[in-house]
Amino acid sequence: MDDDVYKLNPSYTKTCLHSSSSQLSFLSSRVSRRRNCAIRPFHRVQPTRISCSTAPNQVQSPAVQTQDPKSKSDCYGVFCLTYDLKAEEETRAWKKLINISVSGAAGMIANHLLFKLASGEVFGPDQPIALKLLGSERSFQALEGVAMELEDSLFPLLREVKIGIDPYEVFQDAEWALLIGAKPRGPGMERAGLLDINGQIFAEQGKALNAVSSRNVKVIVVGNPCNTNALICLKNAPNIPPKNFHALTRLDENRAKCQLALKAGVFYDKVSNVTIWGNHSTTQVPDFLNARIDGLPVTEVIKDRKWLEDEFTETIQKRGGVLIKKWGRSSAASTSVSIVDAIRSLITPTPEGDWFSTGVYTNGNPYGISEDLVFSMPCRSKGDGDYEFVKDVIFDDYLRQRIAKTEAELLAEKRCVAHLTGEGIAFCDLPGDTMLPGEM
Ligand SMILES: NC(=O)c1ccc[n+]([C@@H]2O[C@H](COP(=O)([O-])OP(=O)(O)OC[C@H]3O[C@@H](n4cnc5c(N)ncnc54)[C@H](O)[C@@H]3O)[C@@H](O)[C@H]2O)c1
Repeated sequence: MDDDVYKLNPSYTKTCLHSSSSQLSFLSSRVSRRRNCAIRPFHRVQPTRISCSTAPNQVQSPAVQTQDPKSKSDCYGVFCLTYDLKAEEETRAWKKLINISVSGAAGMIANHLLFKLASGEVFGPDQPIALKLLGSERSFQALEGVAMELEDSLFPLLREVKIGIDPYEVFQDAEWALLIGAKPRGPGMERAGLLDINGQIFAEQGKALNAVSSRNVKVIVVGNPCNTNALICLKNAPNIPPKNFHALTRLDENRAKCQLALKAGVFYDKVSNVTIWGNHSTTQVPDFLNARIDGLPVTEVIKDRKWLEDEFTETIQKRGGVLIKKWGRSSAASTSVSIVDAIRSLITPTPEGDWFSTGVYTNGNPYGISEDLVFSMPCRSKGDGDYEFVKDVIFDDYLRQRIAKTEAELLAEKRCVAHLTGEGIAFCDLPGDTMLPGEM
């Protein structure tokens, strides 16, 4: 049998669906580790809720009710039921179910993202998925609300939903971990305080990924400050290749493409090769030197260098803050779109000659950027989930100076979280203007 494709065969029998099973995952190797439970015929199964724990044939009470937060990571509601194959599906080839864990799943960004994932927009119309949703103790009720909305959406590709507040349970076998949940900076909180409070979340989640996720899990850190959170996470997950960790800077890239298109008077599909260098903060560097419009260098199309250096750069750096002022909340829909873009950039081959930006581990980078940071850089992918650095980029003094500034900021952030990366005692000497794009 093909490794990636499982052909459902009606002659199989299946175990009941308690924890994370579906007919698809039943066929995967994970099933052998599941608890004993009643054997059911494989197809035409009546949707009866079966418990697999101590009393195999007991019918459980309805699942759509507030769960005891102590047993937080069981399958949710309708997703605990057997999936009843239709006749035409029995011989159909399906891809193997993939496990996607999402933290901050009751938050605003996730509220857009989860429905894109479940619809097939991200991984394709023939890719069944399992969603494992991590919330905080406070957001658990809201998390149940999210799961109820997923139930009510009747997505054919969504085969499992689990909700929970323990990352060791929710990250089990994760092949993608989308780490969105983080605490916002409270009134009067220093940036060092934010780094510490969120860093602790990402240290714990790194440990959990290290313990229970797939060894090849791809991690995209969205929660801010996302570069340093990603660094903390990877340092706490020594069994997972550091290369697998990303900090989301794709929203900044998308914003830069839009502003360049606007200035040049072209639609944004004409803009390519845009790099965001460095930190997802107001020191980030949207690179107009290497960017192209309709295949031409941006500097040949937009001849106003002062606009590029000052207005364009600052617009991208502060776009998040301006949006908060207008909206009264931070960008959620466009962030979720950019997470989709970031995933799709890793699972589809990068178009010839183009590249994308992502915050990744700097070791081995060809640009002379300090090692051991998570820094946004230009990358290409063959579509296998991996990426490589782009080699043919050019630098001038302006770009070098700007990159040095954002690099200095990330080095300072790293010193400030040394207690969370296993590198000794933290020392915070953060530069003054290190606001996140979403902060005012
Ligand atoms: N990288 C980017 O481009 C980018 C863009 C926009 C927002 N962000 C960041 O994304 C994060 C989330 O934004 P949002 O608008 O969805 O916020 P939100 O406040 O709507 O949602 C965050 C959710 O995370 C939960 N949470 C808190 N701590 C958690 C933990 N330890 N484990 C699991 N869940 C936890 C909260 O209960 C809340 O439900 C913020 O840090 C924001 O600054 C990043």
